[in-house]
Amino acid sequence: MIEVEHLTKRFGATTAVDDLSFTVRPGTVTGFLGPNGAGKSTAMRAIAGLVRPTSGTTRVNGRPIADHAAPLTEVGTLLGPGAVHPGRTARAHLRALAATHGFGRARVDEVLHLTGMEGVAKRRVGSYSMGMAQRLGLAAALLGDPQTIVLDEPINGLDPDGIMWVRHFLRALAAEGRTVFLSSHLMSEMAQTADHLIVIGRGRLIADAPMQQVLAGVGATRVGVKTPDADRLAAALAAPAVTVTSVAPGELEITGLDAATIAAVARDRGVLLHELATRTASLEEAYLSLTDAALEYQAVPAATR
Ligand SMILES: Nc1ncnc2c1ncn2[C@@H]1O[C@H](COP(=O)(O)OP(=O)(O)OP(=O)(O)O)[C@@H](O)[C@H]1O
Repeated sequence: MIEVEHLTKRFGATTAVDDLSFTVRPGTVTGFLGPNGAGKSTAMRAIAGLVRPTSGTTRVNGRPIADHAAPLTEVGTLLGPGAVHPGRTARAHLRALAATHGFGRARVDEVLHLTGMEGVAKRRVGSYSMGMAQRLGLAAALLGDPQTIVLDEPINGLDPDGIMWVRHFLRALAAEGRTVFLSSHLMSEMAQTADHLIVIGRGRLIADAPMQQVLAGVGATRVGVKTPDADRLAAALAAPAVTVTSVAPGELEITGLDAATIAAVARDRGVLLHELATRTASLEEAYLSLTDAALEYQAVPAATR
């Protein structure tokens, strides 16, 4: 469990996080979404105890991180590329980390197994691909068998296989009852990974809701219709709470009515339908309509998406 209450962090004149409050619950994967510079990393670093809040508090598993006797057994973090000696092997790196924090060697082998790294554990970290380096970061985050996991952009730079692996891995950790909190710019990925979303913009909370609710809340669901009788159907559907837009000849997009109602009206009027499809908004659309931050989002360099 992660609790953030009225967290504010200023760096000189820059307010990175602005009176932010939210709770991340166990047993779910919670996505942390926001454009570059929105304050995600700063908030995550505050949760991990690496950034001192200007005001407000953060708690992990019920207490400020500094009050935990063994923080690594409470929260595992992946906050940007860790400082790993490139000449060391993954196993040596993890053993050093384990020794510093009083974890046994057996746990190192366990996390190497969990992250599918046994085959490369004896290779020098400097030769690792991005995907392997991310797995090593996850292995390090899991060393203390923490109940709570905080990951900043864990899928950045991964290939599709790597992304899928991380997605399944995080979902499995949540299924074990752990609290999993990850940030990402990759919204379509987030839509497939997270159960719950926390969206911030310019350091402030914009949305805190289940993924389904975020998606459903974006403009009403639209229904696309293809029919040779578009004008007649449009006239028959007209009502105060209904919008019918002609998107192409013979093609309508309707909000305010569900597909079953439209089909019934069409049947009653003898209108032939060639296609009837319900279209839910994508997370990108949801995000843009939530943040009203199209410009901010477009300003994100393609390479980091
Ligand atoms: N150590 C720091 N010193 C000064 N300003 C900082 C520092 N860390 C972050 N900032 C500023 O705080 C704001 C929020 O940055 P932060 O990295 O938390 O955002 P983010 O949402 O994680 O963005 P990104 O996805 O680009 O990492 C930005 O304007 C950033 O420039």
